[in-house]
Amino acid sequence: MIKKELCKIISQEEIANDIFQLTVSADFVNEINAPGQFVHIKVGKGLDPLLRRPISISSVDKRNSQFTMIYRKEGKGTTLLAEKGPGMLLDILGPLGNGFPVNEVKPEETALLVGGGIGVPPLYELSKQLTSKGVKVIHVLGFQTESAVFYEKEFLEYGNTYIATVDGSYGKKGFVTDIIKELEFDCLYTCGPTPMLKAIEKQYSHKKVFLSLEERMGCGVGACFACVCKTSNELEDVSYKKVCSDGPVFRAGEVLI
Ligand SMILES: Cc1cc2nc3c(=O)[nH]c(=O)nc-3n(C[C@H](O)[C@H](O)[C@H](O)COP(=O)(O)OP(=O)(O)OC[C@H]3O[C@@H](n4cnc5c(N)ncnc54)[C@H](O)[C@@H]3O)c2cc1C
Ligand code: FES
Repeated sequence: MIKKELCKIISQEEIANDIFQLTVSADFVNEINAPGQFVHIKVGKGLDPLLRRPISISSVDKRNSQFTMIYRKEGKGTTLLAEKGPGMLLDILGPLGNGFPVNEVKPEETALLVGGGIGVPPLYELSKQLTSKGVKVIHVLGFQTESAVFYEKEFLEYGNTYIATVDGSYGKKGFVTDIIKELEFDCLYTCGPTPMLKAIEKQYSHKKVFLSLEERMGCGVGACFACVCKTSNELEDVSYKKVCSDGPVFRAGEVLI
């Protein structure tokens, strides 16, 4: 069930250039049922900014009723969020959306997890859950440059981890798509910029692929239609899915990206 809660900030730390790791305590952690779900955060006090900001859940600690998010300080909302510190309260709506289906891959099979930039965080909880089921996991993570790289050590704990940077300052120079060409897998899960998702969808139309989409959001709960995208099997009638409540994770080919 979706809840709105005032969550206490446990810690907030800058883990790479303009990349923040934020841990909060929340009663609704028990409602989180899949990696890749997200929350909607009210970052300001009054009506400015009016809209909540969607941020993915990157790891869950049910025993201590806490969860962690990782976000990039970008515009007004995330800049306000980065100013908050331990002990402060954050108005959070969650958990939202449908996450990655972990049962699509069997124990002993191989899952390839491909993340780009700020699409990397939800793959961390996914990797933890897949490896605990006995699935072999390979990570391919892409960033702009060395100062933006985060969580390499954390992902390495769960499986092979390849890093690509666009400028070649760390790992392999280029895009994640250059690395994944050489890898074998049974199921691919990905989250990141739309051009990356499109390239992966095209490259692996014959494989089992799940994509997490980002769309601008209003309500986050399926009521305002701000986040709709077209389904790909339209005949004469146009049909739509809502990224916030039908997604953000879709099977490749289910919606037009
Ligand atoms: C399901 C989902 C999960 C996300 N998870 C993460 C995450 O884990 N870490 C992270 O850093 N970012 C994540 N994002 C993107 C994040 O929501 C935006 O970067 C953030 O809202 C920007 O807010 P801002 O005020 O700093 O920027 P501004 O550009 O000032 O925001 C202005 C408005 O645009 C909207 N907006 C801007 N960029 C985006 C975007 N890419 N997607 C959706 N709305 C946008 C904001 O919500 C706001 O309403 C996620 C987005 C979605 C939809
Ligand atoms: S954000 Fe309102 S319907 Fe998706």
